[in-house]
Amino acid sequence: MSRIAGVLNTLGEQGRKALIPYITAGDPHPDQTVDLMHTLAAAGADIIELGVPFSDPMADGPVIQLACERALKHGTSLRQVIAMVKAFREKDAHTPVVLMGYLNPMEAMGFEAFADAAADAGVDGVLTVDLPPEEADNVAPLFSERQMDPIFLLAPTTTDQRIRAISEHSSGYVYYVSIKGVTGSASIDVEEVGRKVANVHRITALPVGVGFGIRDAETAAAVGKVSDGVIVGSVLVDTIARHQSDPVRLQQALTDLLSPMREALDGLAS
Ligand SMILES: O=P(O)(O)OC[C@@H](O)[C@@H](O)c1c[nH]c2ccccc12
Repeated sequence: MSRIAGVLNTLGEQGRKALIPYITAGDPHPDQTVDLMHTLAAAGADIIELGVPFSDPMADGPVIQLACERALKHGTSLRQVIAMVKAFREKDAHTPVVLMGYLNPMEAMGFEAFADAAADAGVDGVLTVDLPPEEADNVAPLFSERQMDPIFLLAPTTTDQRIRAISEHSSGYVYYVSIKGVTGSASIDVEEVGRKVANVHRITALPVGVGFGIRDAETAAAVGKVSDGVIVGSVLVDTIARHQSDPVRLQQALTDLLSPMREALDGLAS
């Protein structure tokens, strides 16, 4: 069983929901990413989604676009991101790490070389934003063969047939995108998300994580109630931007955001 499946299984047995924070690797500076990952884990992250910075992040709103710019300004490369995971693993053998990225940098490195290096570093899952499931046949097995879970996005507009096809290429969990739009968008319709996730649950036995538009503990709990976990990105990345000159305050600010989410999610279990 993969580290991701192990964590999600245990949570499931406990009736608990996964908290999956996202940060962009190399933001605000490559030297800080490993520490920030440890901060996220200490604040209650079950899985960490680590973004590979990219110059043209089509699915991202302004907050994460700027994070990519900050990371790229300091020269953060895919190889460096993989090295960050390796460094993180030296002190944390438990918390799964999902690399989130656009295809271009992986393709430039070579999918096979990327898969080798990522697996060697201790990456547990790979979320390829712009890999159409039709083309997943060529790429997803490279990850699966190395015990990394291929993770794909389901949108509100994804048809049942496509949900089925995508799920067949997936392991670990599937990522339901709560809204039509980019990361960091405003309010989500929790009732609608609940209906959609219930439908996904009918089609696949995989856990369903929900992301996009979750900014506070109340929303995290409401979405957690109708899913298996929540992914939280822009509100954290925004906090990183605001405290980029003060690493100590930054760690505290991230903890202050995540801890109430952890508590609210765990409050659902009792
Ligand atoms: O930022 P939000 O609205 O909290 O959503 C999570 C999201 O940031 C993270 O999962 C993510 C960052 N970039 C992405 C690109 C596509 C899909 C997902 C992502």
